[in-house]
Order: sequence, then structure tokens, then C-alpha cells
Amino acid sequence: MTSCFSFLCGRRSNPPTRHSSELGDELPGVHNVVLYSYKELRRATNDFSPTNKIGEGGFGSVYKGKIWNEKMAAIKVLSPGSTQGVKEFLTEIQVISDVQHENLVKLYGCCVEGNHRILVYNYLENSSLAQTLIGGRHSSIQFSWQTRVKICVGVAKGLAYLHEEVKPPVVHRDIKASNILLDKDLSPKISDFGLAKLIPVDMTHVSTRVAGTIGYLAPEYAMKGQLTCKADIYSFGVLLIEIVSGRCNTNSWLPAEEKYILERAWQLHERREIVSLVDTALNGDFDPEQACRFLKIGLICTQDFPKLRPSMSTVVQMLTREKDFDENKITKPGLITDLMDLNIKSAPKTKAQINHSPSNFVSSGSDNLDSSTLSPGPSSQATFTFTEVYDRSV
Ligand SMILES: Nc1ncnc2c1ncn2[C@@H]1O[C@H](COP(=O)(O)OP(=O)(O)OP(=O)(O)O)[C@@H](O)[C@H]1O
Repeated sequence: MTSCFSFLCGRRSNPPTRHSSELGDELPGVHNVVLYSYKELRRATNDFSPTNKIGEGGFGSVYKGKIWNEKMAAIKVLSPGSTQGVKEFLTEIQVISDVQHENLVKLYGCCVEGNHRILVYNYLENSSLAQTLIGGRHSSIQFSWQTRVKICVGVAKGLAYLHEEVKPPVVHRDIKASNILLDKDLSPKISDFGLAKLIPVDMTHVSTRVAGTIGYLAPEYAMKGQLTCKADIYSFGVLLIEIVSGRCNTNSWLPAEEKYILERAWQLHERREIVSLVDTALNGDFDPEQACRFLKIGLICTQDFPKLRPSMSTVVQMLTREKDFDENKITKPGLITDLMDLNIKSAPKTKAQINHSPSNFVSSGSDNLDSSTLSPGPSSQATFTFTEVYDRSV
């Protein structure tokens, strides 16, 4: 047994079969991860039956299944042959095996056997925000104003924990609606840590190749590969406006001036009509002062200049009214259209290129990314990775 994992002994009355693993050599010092056998997970999912399939992402398929003590789990199977996926698999384990917070998804363990790479999480009954509130898919869940407030504050608290309590700080890099899962009480859990980066405490930023999801990408990160916690804060700002408005950040079917949610929010803010962005599905049943406040905090989080974006703990205080802000100081946010103009008009070709090969382009299920122009279509909410650009990953 060469594994460096420390297993969770004593917590289980009848733990799953444990296997020695090459993963231990790849991730020395990883704690608190249970190793499941492939046989056990096959049994749990009825041989990965399509009827137990609950989702599909860039990583591979996700199945529902009962693990050793009748506990329901979400079982994420990495597609065979995905090099990028293996990297994300390892990052995911490294990052979330060590952190615990009520607004972060819980990793129960993993399976590493032969070519099989599988992650096992706690199962969240109400799927993701992308499949329910945002994205226009059919869902019977009613998102009242109070539920939306709970979701926004919960996600903000989860991020504040990652940025300010975990050492070294963790930048998630892919905050978006499909990575916010909801439990049976509609409490939010941030998921998908495959792109996360640990920021050394003595560094102001790390330079890295760009990965994430168009529509949520902070301009300085998309253009220069400069990654700080402020990139997550930008993505959170976009998500916050999506939750209040009940719509996706980009919708090509809408008239030009309404296509991009951030642009729309800024126009309406300037006209002092931002309240009209609040989801009409609420039928007016919301606190207008609080809703406008949330939308303005979304604009503050997405300011073009990263220093103007508050820290996540400040965002939590702003959302919960513990801290005020001066709305006259809100300037134009970093807009996706400006970013696209820059990419198309001025970036050297090698810098603007996105490589489509499966090893470095991560896209979600049926989602389609028009990467030649960086033009976001109605369903361009898939995670992607630019290559050859800022290839100085830390
Ligand atoms: N712990 C979980 N509990 C319940 N459902 C889950 C869980 N994890 C994932 N899912 C479901 O599986 C879907 C796919 O998840 P996955 O994280 O693989 O991809 P994604 O975030 O949708 O896309 P991408 O890979 O582009 O980021 C989710 O949208 C969700 O519906």
C-alpha cells in the first residue's frame, strides 16, 4: 500500500473496500478522502444505468446512487481519455478534501482503479441553478424572493470562506449557475473545484492560462491571465444579477440592448430603472429596495477595475445590510462586449485562439461555444480552457 491518503477511520461502521492507489503518489499529503472500489460504485448506480444518470458536464457523466450506508450520492465519472479531466480530477480532490463549509459541496471520496477516475459527492436533491431558476428549462421549483436572498448570501459566504479563511486562499475560477447546486431546502452549495487555484499568500496574483465560462470571466483575467480572488468576485456579480433577474447572462434571442445582462443592468442603473430587471416571475412579490440593492452590488462586483470590487466578506456584509455603499461611486462594469471587441480587433491571433482539441477544451454536454469569434450564443455556458496563451500555470 503506497497511498498517502489518510482514511476516515472510525466514522464508518462498515467502510467500503479500500484499494492501494497510484493517486497517492500524485497527490501526496491529501487527507480525508475515502477510496471507493469500482465494483461498489457500479453496484450503487446499477452498472451506471442511464436511468440513474442525472447530468453531463465537461468532466463526464454524473449518476445518482446509494453508497455503503444507503446514503444517496452523486457519482461523477470522468470520460475516458480526457487529459484535462485527469488534471481537474486531481485538483478537485486536492482542493475540497481539505475544506468544509455549509455552502460548499461535500466530497465523500473517489475511485481510482485502472483507467477509472470517479468522484463521489453528497447528492443534492434540487439540481443546479442553471437547470432550475436560470436557463429557462422546465422546473417546478418556485424561487421566492426570500429563497433568492438565501441563495445569494449562501454563495457569497461560501466564496468568502474560500478566499479569506482557507490558507492558502482558493480561487474557484468557474463560479456560474451550473456550479451552484441546491439541497432539499434550496440552500446553495458551490461545486466543481476542478479549475480551482491556490494563491500563495505572498503573491498579489498568479499568471495562469485562462479557463472558465464566457459571460462570467473578469476582463483582466480573460485578457491578461492575471488571476486573483477578484476574478471570482466578478463572476459572483454576474451570478447575483442572474438570480435576481431569473435570466441567463447572455440571451441572443433578445433585442440587442437586452442581450447581455451586465450591459442591461448598467443601462437601467444609469436611467434609475434598475428595478425593471427583477424577475417578472415573482409577480411583484419582492422587496424592491433589497432587490435594487442586490443588483447594484452585482454592478459593484463586476467593476472593470479589480480594485474597485469589494472582498467577498464585504459583499456578504453589503448583502445583509451590515455595510452600506455609495451608489454614486458605481462606474461602468467590465462588459463582455468590450472584451469581445478587444479579442477580435486587437489580440494577436495566437492569443485569441481557443484550441478545440478534447484534451484542452472543456465543454459541457450539448452546449456549444462559438469560440472563433468568442461570441456567446444562448447556450454558451460551458467551461472552457484557453491554451498556449498564458501557459504559466502555478
Ligand atoms: N452533487 C450533486 N448532486 C446532484 N446533482 C449533481 C451533483 N453534481 C453534479 N450534478 C448534476 O450533474 C450536472 C453536471 O455537473 P458537472 O459538474 O459535471 O458539469 P457542469 O458544471 O454542468 O458543466 P461544466 O463541466 O461545463 O462546468 C449538474 O448540472 C447537476 O445537475
